[in-house]
Amino acid sequence: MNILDTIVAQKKKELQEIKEKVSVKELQYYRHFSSPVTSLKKSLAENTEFPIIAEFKRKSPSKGNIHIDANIKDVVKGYQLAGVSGISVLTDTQFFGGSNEDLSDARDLTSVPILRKEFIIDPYQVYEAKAIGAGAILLIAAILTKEEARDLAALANYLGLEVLMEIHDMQEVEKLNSYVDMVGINNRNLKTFEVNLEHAATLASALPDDILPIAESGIHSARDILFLKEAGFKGFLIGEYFMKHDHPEKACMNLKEELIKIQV
Ligand SMILES: O=P(O)(O)OC[C@@H](O)[C@@H](O)c1c[nH]c2ccccc12
Repeated sequence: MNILDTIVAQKKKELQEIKEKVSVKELQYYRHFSSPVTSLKKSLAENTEFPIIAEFKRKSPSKGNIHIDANIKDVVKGYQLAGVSGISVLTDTQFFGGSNEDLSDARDLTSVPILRKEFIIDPYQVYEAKAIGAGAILLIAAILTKEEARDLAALANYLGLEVLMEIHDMQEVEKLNSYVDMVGINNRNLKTFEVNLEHAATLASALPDDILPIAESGIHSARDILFLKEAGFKGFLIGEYFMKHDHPEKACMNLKEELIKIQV
């Protein structure tokens, strides 16, 4: 079993338990369920200066502990101040050290669009995303069939959530569907953890024109961003590079300054 299989097996267990505790009907009474969401896609398209989705991630299977005691409120406030287009919050607990409360806390503090970073395999998790305050969800093509991907994306759109579909190779391009708003190319192979920025650059030209392309993972400098921008990417998802600092929000601010400097 690779790590994705292990995570999905764990998700199935968690889903069984949580569905018995909280019904989909109950999720619809959560206070965030009916609060308005701002568009991540629009925010990325309009913010050409810093089209960054900054991630909040305490640990990961590939890196171990990154910033295990990080405080979501401080980091989110700082990311907002740095002018990011979106914030990605890992809600998985066992493998990434996150929680649904992290996302709700973030939502209470900011109106910057929030992406729920989760291994979504069941409609329940889409309702849950809405209930905890997300504006967009991640769908990982590698763990979904074409039909599952379409049904989950359609449900997300119906609930007013945007969809970022993550793909890693050419074959997965065919899992895209008309409900997908943004496509993320993951530079990290989730099965082997290998990271390669050239990977995204090569795939970029094969993407449909009407879906906003985002480069994910392994971005560590303003130069990396420029390289990927030249390859056609319009958004950049950055986690570890920020989170490994004592003050992730400062690292974010510094990257912005560096980016502005090298572009003039
Ligand atoms: O920390 P990095 O290398 O900057 O990567 C961020 C993000 O792309 C990564 O966390 C990620 C991309 N796809 C995922 C799917 C699940 C969990 C995590 C991820």
